[in-house]
Amino acid sequence: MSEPVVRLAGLSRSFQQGGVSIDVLRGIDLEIAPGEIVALLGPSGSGKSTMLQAVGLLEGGFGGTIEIAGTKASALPSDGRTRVRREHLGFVYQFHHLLPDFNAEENVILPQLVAGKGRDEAAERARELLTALGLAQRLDHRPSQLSGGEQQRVAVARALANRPTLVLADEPTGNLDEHTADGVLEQFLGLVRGEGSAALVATHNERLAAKMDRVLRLHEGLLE
Ligand SMILES: Nc1ncnc2c1ncn2[C@@H]1O[C@H](COP(=O)(O)OP(=O)(O)OP(=O)(O)O)[C@@H](O)[C@H]1O
Repeated sequence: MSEPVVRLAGLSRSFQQGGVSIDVLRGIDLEIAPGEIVALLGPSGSGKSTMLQAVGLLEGGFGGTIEIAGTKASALPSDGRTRVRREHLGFVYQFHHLLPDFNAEENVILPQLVAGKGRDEAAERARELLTALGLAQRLDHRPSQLSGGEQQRVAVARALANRPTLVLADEPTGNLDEHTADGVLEQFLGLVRGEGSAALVATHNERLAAKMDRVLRLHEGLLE
């Protein structure tokens, strides 16, 4: 079998609150296979975002080991983690975090330029993704000129622009009404599958989770 895109061993995280230590993650073991789409379910406060932050190499303070695409990222200094993040990971958040002064196409081009791609190639890739997401007529719209569902679609295109090995999505449709959320999630999953990326998607929503390849449940700091 090919190497997992994520391998967690004994992942733990505690926070100090008012002199009390709260153990949010208590030794999580997990492997995600290439191309696998995994839902991370759990009630509010169960630690889903904390777990995505660990896998996304966005913060320190975690115990255990985090491997991304065969690299033991948790053992790397900050610049090494940044490199792994840029090479392998894409992010979608509940709120789109698009750059307000740039249009849809430019928002998808920019991370590719940061990754060293040429402008023409990056623009072609941006148009390909935005067209696949039904936004061919919205390329030159700024985020404020787009609906919530359209903003999230641009955020999906941005996350996939550099062909990540793994997409991390934290409540990617949590800010949308049910009908729009369903549409955006279907497109997101279709595109991720088509691209062959793996995904780890945190959600409260059982119905959306059921559309994914595997469902993990976070309960009292462990996966059920
Ligand atoms: N920086 C922090 N300092 C202190 N406590 C924190 C910090 N970040 C998270 N926590 C605590 O860790 C627990 C898990 O939070 P987390 O945001 O990971 O949960 P979640 O499952 O993503 O919740 P939600 O679905 O509401 O986003 C919460 O009790 C939260 O208060």
